[in-house]
Amino acid sequence: MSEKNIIEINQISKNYERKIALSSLSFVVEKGELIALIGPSGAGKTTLLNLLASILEADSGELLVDGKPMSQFSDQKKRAKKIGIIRQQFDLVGQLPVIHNVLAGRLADWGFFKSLFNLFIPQERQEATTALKRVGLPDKLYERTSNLSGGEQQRVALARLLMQKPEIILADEPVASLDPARADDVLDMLTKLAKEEHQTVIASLHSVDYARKYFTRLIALKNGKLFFDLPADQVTDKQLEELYQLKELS
Ligand SMILES: Nc1ncnc2c1ncn2[C@@H]1O[C@H](COP(=O)(O)OP(=O)(O)OP(=O)(O)O)[C@@H](O)[C@H]1O
Repeated sequence: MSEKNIIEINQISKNYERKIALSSLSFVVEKGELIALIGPSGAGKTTLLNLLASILEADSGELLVDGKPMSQFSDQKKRAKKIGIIRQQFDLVGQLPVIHNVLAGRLADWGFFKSLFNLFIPQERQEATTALKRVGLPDKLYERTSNLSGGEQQRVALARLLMQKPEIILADEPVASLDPARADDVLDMLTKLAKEEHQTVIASLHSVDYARKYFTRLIALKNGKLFFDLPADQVTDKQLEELYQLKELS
């Protein structure tokens, strides 16, 4: 495996009872790539992200991170430094102030209760404040998180990722619940921050326009199989039409 490859997927398959979700999927990801996973509903995007996040296990095939099987990252602290997840539901604790949710990025370092309730380490508080400034929420530190708009909450989730500093960011439909202006804003910020921190991003997206605008490589899945895997600027409208059409071309 090349030094640059941070993820290697070899012939991965995953079935749910009798349903094939992923079938013999293979590709490699280089460090620092910004990848959008696209494809019609049910194509297997979430399944793939859940395999990468160790939420699911593959039925067969090999998944390597830094050349090692995922089972080698069983230590929570090591895994949190390697892989961070951002979801549509944000996974924030609504009734707590914003800063507590940002500090939860240190969950693996501190343990759950300490990271949610401890604000007594000035250096960490300073870092959380800086993270909130970077995502454009400098004055919301002590606001109740549930009072924030959807777009602002997604920014809090980004600030939490800045605290966690994972090498790989997995995002499952990160902007599905946001209006177009907020979605643009969040994707712009996510990809900008990832570039600054030299992070690798794999995000599933329903919008091909966003995928092309913010990501460098598009991996298209259809019926659990790789449909195409191309640099974003080489994907044609015809390929996209075929990807999303309901029936295969004869
Ligand atoms: N827990 C489950 N039990 C049974 N089948 C499942 C389960 N989760 C997913 N599937 C099926 O596996 C296939 C792949 O689903 P997956 O959620 O990975 O697709 P997706 O590309 O993320 O879809 P969407 O864009 O709609 O979120 C689908 O046919 C889905 O119905």
